[in-house]
Amino acid sequence: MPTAYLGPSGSFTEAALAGLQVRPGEAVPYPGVRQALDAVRSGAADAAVVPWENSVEGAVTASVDALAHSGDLCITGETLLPVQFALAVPPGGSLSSVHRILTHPHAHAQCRTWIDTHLPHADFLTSSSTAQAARDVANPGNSRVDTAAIASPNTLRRYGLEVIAENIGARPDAVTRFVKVARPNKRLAPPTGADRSTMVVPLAGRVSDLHDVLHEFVRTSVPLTSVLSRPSGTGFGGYSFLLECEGHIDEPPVGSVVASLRRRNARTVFLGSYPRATPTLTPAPAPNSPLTNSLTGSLTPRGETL
Ligand SMILES: O=C(O)C(=O)Cc1ccccc1
Repeated sequence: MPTAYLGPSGSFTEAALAGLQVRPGEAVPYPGVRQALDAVRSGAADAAVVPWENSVEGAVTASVDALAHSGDLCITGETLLPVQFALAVPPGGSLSSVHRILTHPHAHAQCRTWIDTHLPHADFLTSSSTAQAARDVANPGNSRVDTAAIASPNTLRRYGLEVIAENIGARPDAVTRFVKVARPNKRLAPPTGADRSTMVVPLAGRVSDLHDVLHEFVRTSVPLTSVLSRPSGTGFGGYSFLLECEGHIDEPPVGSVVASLRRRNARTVFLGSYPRATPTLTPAPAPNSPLTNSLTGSLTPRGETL
């Protein structure tokens, strides 16, 4: 069964597949995060790999929102990928000819300082991924020398574009975390001793609510690794908190936190326990080449609505 990923080929998400033990022959590109997740929901794919969080720009909210509220999918693994950005134009273009930039919003945000300095008047057009931006700028049908794409330098060259600026991201050490998502499975992969757990807790807006939730982690000494609030979309004041912590639900401290959060609010969603990825210093490789960053184990945790 294939694994869906945010494509097209050449995306950073494709480069992250090897770190999640997905072989190139098993991977199928989808035009968006939602489409990749829907492929898992419908059974067209066994799993999906989507960008989740970046060390410079924070959460990829499109992925978080598409996953957090449904409760019908779970996270089974994660990997970290160093990302570097370059700017490229169709052959014949130059920096002075660029008036429009296409890329993914997360790539744009990480290159904002460089863009403000070198192309302060360029318009930004959103692409569904960095590789889609490269493909659109290279497409002979709409290729204009006044339009540039931001993606990995290898991807830009692979699509036939001329790289005119490299390392344009704000941080050379930027890292993106990607997650692998699957349908819930009754058998949860056992704890490895270095796991992460992800859950979503709806809060009604009382001042004490967030305090009480955070107190659960203090009470059990479970280290929180991230806290993200997202509006529930039902008027002001309603929020869901995406909480990530160290540990595994089958270990007493995390199991006890999740059980208490569930008692507090039955709509708490447990999204999975899976091995934590360890950072490496290897830059993003060329598309389709083997990666060196890795994650142990092949996993089938259950995701359950608590
Ligand atoms: O995978 C891609 O190519 C994306 O566009 C998502 C993304 C954007 C920026 C950093 C990492 C992943």
